[in-house]
Amino acid sequence: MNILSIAGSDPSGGAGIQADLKAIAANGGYGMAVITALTAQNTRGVSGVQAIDGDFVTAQLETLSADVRIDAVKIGMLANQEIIGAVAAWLDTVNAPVVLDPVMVATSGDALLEDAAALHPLLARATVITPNTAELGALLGEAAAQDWELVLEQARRLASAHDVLVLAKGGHLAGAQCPDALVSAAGVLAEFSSPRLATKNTHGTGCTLSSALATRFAATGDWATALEQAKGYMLRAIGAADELQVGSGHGPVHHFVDFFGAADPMAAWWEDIAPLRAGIDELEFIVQLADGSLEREKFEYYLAQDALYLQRYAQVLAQASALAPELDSQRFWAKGAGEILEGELQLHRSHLVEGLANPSATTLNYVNHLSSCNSSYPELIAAILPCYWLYQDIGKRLAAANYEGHPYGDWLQTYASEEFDESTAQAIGMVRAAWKLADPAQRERMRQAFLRSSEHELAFFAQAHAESVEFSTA
Ligand SMILES: Nc1ncnc2c1ncn2[C@@H]1O[C@H](COP(=O)(O)OP(=O)(O)OP(=O)(O)O)[C@@H](O)[C@H]1O
Ligand SMILES: Cc1ncc(COP(=O)(O)O)c(N)n1
Repeated sequence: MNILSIAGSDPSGGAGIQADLKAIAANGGYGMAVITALTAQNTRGVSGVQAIDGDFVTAQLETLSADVRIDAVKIGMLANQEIIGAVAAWLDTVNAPVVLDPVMVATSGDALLEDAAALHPLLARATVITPNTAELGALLGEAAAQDWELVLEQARRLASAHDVLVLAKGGHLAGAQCPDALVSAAGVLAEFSSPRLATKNTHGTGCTLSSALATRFAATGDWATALEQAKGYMLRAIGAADELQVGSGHGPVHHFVDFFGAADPMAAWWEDIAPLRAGIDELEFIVQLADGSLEREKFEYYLAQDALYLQRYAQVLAQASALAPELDSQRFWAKGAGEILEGELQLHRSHLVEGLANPSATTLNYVNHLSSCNSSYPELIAAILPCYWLYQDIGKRLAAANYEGHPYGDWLQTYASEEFDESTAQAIGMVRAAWKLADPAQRERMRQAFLRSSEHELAFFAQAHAESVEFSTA
C-alpha cells in the first residue's frame, strides 16, 4: 500500500513528515512524502518555519501522482493559505481516501498554521478529519470542549457541516481514559478508549495516529477496524516512548516498538521457570502419562481435580475479560472461558466414571492464588498465563509420545493442537502488552503472579502421586 504524507518537516524526528513515514512503515505501508514546510524544531518547541512555495508543493504532488498509485493520503501541517490552495486543487485530480490532521499548534504551543478558517476549502475534500479538542473548537469558531460529551457533539456538527467523518480525540481532556471516536453527521460510528499513560513523551501523537489510520484504512477498507488497529499501535508506541532518550522536552513516541522495543520480558519469565519446567518433565505423573503406564485411578484423580480447577479457571478468565482495557483482549478472555466450559470440561467429564470429587488443598491453593490477583488486570492475566503456556509446552512432548491405542491418547492430543498454539501465543501477547504499559512495581507483581502460578502447576501435576513439592522460584 502506497501512502502519501503531505506535511511539514520536524528535524527532531518525532512529528511531521518524519513521524508519518515511521508510522506508515511500522503499520505495513510504503511511505512517501511531499514537504510543505521546514521547521526549526526540537522537543522543546519550534523556533522557525519556512514554508515551501505553493507552486513547488504542486510540482511535488503532480510529479508524484503522474507516476505512482496512491492508496491513501495523510495531510498534516500546511502552514499557509497558498499551500492549502495548492493541495486542495491537486486533491481534485486524485481519487484516494484522505485523512486530514488539521495541524494548527504544536504540543509545545507554537503556531503551525496562520488561520484555522483557511482550512475550510480542504475539509470537504477529506474523508476523515482528526482534530484535537483545540483544533475542533477552532474549526467551528468555538472554544475547545472540556468534556467528552461536548467533544462528540462538536464533532457531529463539524461532520455535518462539511460532509466528512470526524475522528474526535480525547487525548487532551482530563481523566484516566483517552477515548477516540469516529463521528459522522448521524452520530458516533465507533469508539475506542485506552488508559491514559503517564509520560510527557507525546510529541507527534497526532501525526502518528493519523498516519497509522490512513495506512490501516488502505489495508482494511474499514474505518472502524483501521481506528481500532491504529489506536492499539498508538498505545504501544506511547507505552514505549520512555525507552527512547530524545531531547529534554516532550520526546517522541517509539514508532518501531513492535520491532525494536525493549528485550522481550516474556522470554525472561520463561527462562526464570526453566528449572521448574524441568521439574515437571521429571514428575512420575508426567513420565507415566507419556508412556501410558499411569494407573487409571491416578489419572482420574488428576482429571477430577483438573475439572474442579477448570471450572474456577473459566470464572477467572471471565473476570479477566471483565477487566480487559480494550475489545480484543475482552473478546479473547471471554472466548477462552467459553471454550473451557464447552470443550475441555466435557473431555474431562467423559473420562470420569463418577461425579466430581472435592477440591484438594493443592487445587484450592492454586485457585485461591488466581483469585487473589483478580482485582488487577495485568496481574490476573500474568497469573493465568502458565496454565496456557506450560500445557502447550508439555502438550508438545506428550503428543510426541502418543501411540496407537494409548490409554490417554485423546487427552495427550488436546494440548498439541494448532488452535491451542494460537491461543497461547495470543495470551502471551496480551500479557506482554499489559507489561509494557505497567510501571516497574506492577511489572514485578506481574512476574511474581506468573512465577507463583507456575509453581502451582508443578504441585498440581504432582498431587496424584502425593509427591512432596519443595521447589520454589522465589
Ligand atoms: N498520555 C496518553 N496516553 C495514552 N494515549 C494518549 C496519551 N496522549 C495522547 N494519547 C492518544 O494519542 C492520540 C493523539 O491524540 P491527541 O488528542 O493528543 O492528538 P493531537 O493533539 O493531535 O496530538 P499532539 O498532542 O501530538 O498534537 C489519541 O489517540 C490519544 O488518545
Ligand atoms: C512539522 C510538524 N508537523 C506537525 C506537528 C504537530 O505535532 P505535535 O502537535 O505532536 O507536536 C509538529 N510539531 N511539527
